[in-house]
Amino acid sequence: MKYGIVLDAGSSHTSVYVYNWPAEKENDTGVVQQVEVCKVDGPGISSYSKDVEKAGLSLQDCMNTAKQVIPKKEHRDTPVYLGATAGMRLLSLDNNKIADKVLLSVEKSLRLYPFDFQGCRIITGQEEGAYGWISINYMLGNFKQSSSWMPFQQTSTETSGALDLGGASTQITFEPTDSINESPENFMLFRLYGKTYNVYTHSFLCYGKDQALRLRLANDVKNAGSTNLQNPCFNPGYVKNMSAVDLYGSPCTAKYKLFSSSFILITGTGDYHQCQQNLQDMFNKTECPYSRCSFNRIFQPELSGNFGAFSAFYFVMNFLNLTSEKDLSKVKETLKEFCSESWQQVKEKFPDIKEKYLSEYCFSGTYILTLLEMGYGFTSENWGNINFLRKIKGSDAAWTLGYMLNLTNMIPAELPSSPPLSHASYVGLMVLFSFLLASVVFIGWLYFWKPRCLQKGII
Ligand SMILES: O=P(O)(O)OP(=O)(O)OP(=O)(O)OC[C@H]1O[C@@H](n2cnc3c(O)ncnc32)[C@H](O)[C@@H]1O
Repeated sequence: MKYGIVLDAGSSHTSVYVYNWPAEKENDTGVVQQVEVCKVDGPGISSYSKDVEKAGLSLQDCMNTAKQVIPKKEHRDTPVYLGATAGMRLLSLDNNKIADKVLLSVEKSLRLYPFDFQGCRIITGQEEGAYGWISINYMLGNFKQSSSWMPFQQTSTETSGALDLGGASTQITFEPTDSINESPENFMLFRLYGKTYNVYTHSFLCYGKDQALRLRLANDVKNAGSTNLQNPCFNPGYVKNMSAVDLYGSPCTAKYKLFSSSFILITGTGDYHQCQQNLQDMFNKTECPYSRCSFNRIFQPELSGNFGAFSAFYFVMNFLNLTSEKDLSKVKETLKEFCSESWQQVKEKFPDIKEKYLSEYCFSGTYILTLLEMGYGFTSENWGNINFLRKIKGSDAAWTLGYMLNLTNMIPAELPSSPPLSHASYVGLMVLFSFLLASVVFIGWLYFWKPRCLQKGII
């Protein structure tokens, strides 16, 4: 077995994924399996900007877990990759030098392990989208290995789109059916197993669920001209004092800071319709420099095919028991009901759920619906094409697998040159031909030689 480690350094936390695969089948589809995922306790590495040494130290426990999971003799040949996503993208926008220091601290720590360290970097939003798409289609077995010597074998399998909602960014990636490409920066061309894929992808920075909430609240404070907010996206009775540092301490919201007040008081009113109306303002649909757009002047081709929706799309819809609800109006009814429940009731019903998540499910669920409907243009007709999923065949749906497959060259551009026959068919044919040859020789012997002997015997 071969092993690989990928660290997903997200905005809210870091996850360490350990994958393995049989060495001799490296280029086959679907052979890579996730054997371990360890969530690092504490926030994402971007939160250590004031104490950069701690960013590296925070990974210790999970890296030790990886050391235990992977057999010792494989350690030296196991590559380790770290990809940082939107949290670090925001930090580098804010202060590039600090972002570099955080990455250096992480690199220093990772080099202490007996693995083959391959680098730490901030991946682009486009890469995050594209690797998520590769991951889920690889796991679903959609990159069919077809062989040209079998003309009747199906060569094209439809791919699934990928919807990823993080804390700080969100990605949409799919293979459009129409070939309209008005915005080349939104397209990536892949040649995988002998087939070309022209994939549309876009990553919206600040539209992950944590940053979107800050963006909404910062706008609300600005519009209300007050730091005392009545908010329909929180359950009635919910009250929170949010620090201004937390609200405005990101490049997504910094420009909205108006007041010198150090706290913002939020009081929930729990009204799904008002919440949705409020969130709609975040999606600018009025200006579009292309023939069609999602929002904020971003090109998006017509939606096509099925979509796998993972990360926070799954966490939130799973909590609301809506992952298999194909009727959009029922989804809305459930959300409406949940938002109107009093905070006291919600807390009593779900005593084991982290208060931070619980208090935000009304906002998060409504945000997901608004993003999918208003933002990307899903409707009640194609809502059923979205599959909210966490794992596929035992592996987490995440961009990490696609990243590793790409960096280890495990998805060949062309089909591996396979012999036209499998080993078993080859042996079978050899046996058959040997038998035929023996029969011909035997018949020849009977015809040319034995009859004469027999004739002699008769005389
Ligand atoms: O790509 P970026 O934006 O950096 O995102 P991330 O790496 O932080 O994104 P994750 O997929 O780890 O998490 C997505 C969000 O889901 C949140 N989350 C994780 N588990 C959750 C749960 O059980 N219920 C609700 N939210 C959850 C988490 O705090 C993030 O805001």
